[in-house]
Amino acid sequence: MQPLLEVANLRAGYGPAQVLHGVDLSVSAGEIVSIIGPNGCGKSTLLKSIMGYVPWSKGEMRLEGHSILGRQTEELVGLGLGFVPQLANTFKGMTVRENLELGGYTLDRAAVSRRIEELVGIFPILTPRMRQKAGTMSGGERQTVALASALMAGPRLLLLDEPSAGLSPSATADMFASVKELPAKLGITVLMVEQDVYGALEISDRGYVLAMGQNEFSGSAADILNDRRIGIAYLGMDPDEQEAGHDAS
Ligand SMILES: Nc1ncnc2c1ncn2[C@@H]1O[C@H](COP(=O)(O)OP(=O)(O)OP(=O)(O)O)[C@@H](O)[C@H]1O
Repeated sequence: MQPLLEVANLRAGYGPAQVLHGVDLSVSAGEIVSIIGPNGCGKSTLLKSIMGYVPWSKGEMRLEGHSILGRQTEELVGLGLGFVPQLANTFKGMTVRENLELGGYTLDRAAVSRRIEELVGIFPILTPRMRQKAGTMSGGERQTVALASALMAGPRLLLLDEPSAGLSPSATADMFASVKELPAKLGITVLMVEQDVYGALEISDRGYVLAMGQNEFSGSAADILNDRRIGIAYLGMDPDEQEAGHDAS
């Protein structure tokens, strides 16, 4: 089946500082796919390149088989891409409802109300807070508002840059639980960059490991979690402990 998003041999970066040196990636409709890798390897740059924020120098990017490389961000949003940047900011002086309404500014009033109803089903913490100003909420609650606002426009493919950044462990668990529901409940495909590798892979179908702007490994989430070499290099696995486990078996 044709992937929803396909990235091939993408080279991109910031002027002379090239960050991505030929990255390949594909995401099928209904999947949750995680991108993991060490700090500075280009994970955020990859999402920003897909969203049209970072200049590319070579490669191809296709949405349902149609080239989208070089399209403006607004055009990409129109084609169904949504993006929640790392530590996404909400409009702090506005209430939760106003933030959501702004996210759905292209919708009519009835559609806005319907969409908000759907979203509070997925993010229940928003229900009692509709009239609360975003600026008075905790980081985790604000992150949820940012995510829900991005969903108001009904993207087909949502790009999430570290949705757990700055969140407490319990807020992180809530966030991942909500993200996990997006494909089944709203028909939204998710491509996510995460530092919380285990949390992300637990809700993901597949993952990509990047290293120094290149593909290092890709496979099912289970394959990545079970790969000893990846575990030691990128997931903080203790090589000695692993060896001991093998010896005992
Ligand atoms: N606006 C920018 N201008 C120049 N260089 C940048 C810019 N943004 C990021 N970089 C550089 O690009 C490289 C990759 O950064 P990026 O944010 O994509 O990495 P990352 O894998 O998401 O890292 P982290 O996990 O720490 O968030 C880094 O060396 C970074 O310093």
